Amino acid sequence: MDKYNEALQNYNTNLNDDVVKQEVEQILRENLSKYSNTDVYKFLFGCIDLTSLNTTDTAQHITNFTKRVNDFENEHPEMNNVAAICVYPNMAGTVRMNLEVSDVNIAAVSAGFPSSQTFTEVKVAETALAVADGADEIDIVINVGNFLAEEYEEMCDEIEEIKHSCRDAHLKVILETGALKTASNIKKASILAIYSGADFIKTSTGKMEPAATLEAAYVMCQAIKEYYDKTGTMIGFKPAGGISTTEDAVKYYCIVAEVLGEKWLDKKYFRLGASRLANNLLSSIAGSPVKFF
Ligand SMILES: O=C[C@H](O)COP(=O)(O)O
Repeated sequence: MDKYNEALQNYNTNLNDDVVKQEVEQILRENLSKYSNTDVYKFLFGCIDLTSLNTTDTAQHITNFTKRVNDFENEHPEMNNVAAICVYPNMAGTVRMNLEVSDVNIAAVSAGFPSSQTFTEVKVAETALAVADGADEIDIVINVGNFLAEEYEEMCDEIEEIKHSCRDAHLKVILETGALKTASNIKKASILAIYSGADFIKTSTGKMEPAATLEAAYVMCQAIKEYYDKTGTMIGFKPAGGISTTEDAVKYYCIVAEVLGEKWLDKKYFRLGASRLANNLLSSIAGSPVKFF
């Protein structure tokens, strides 16, 4: 048996989707109200990977996008900035050239994002180029086809190769949970991604429906927790895709807080990947509509 199948044997991957749904409902029912406040909204804003992943993106657009992040510090000195700017890999250099604030990272999607359907050599080279251009973080998608065909070794070996080309950049591995469909699959893919070298596991690309769900988040957080209990290593969690309202963001916070606990409530271990959330959080904080980005 290869090391990945061996790792799977050590985790409970036999999950019931209805039970997961009920457990999520219970967590939200019992805890959500205590997290719906301005302190949490501010924290969540500081965990955003502010995303621009459009077919129409240009260097000029990404330059302007980056300048707004620079401006944020001057205009809102009372708040933490977003955690990172997330762009296509060919735009990492543009962000690097224009970013003037030190505590905002550059994240690049890579490795044939969002389908992951290209040659491993291309994935490795794309990642190395993005890192050379200044990416601090790399977001890749698992080979979903390999996963669903139970070709775990192929899927995991490829992630390990890509991890190697990240050098010091952090690797976020996207499961594309909407394509995996069941809680059992999501748990298995989480464990496999973690054992292949993921620093973070991320729900979705934002390029397919369904995108992030609270059930997927719950299962992924359980996988992270079980891995931590066995090894003492903290893996980060990034829900992403379709998260646009303050209410949604707080629900993900609630799942992380209740399943993983306070240690994960830090941008080092918790991110929200979002292209439309930032202004809505700022509006909730201000108590009136804000359009900053
Ligand atoms: O990685 C981040 C996602 O692509 C963002 O998805 P979204 O545009 O639905 O917020």
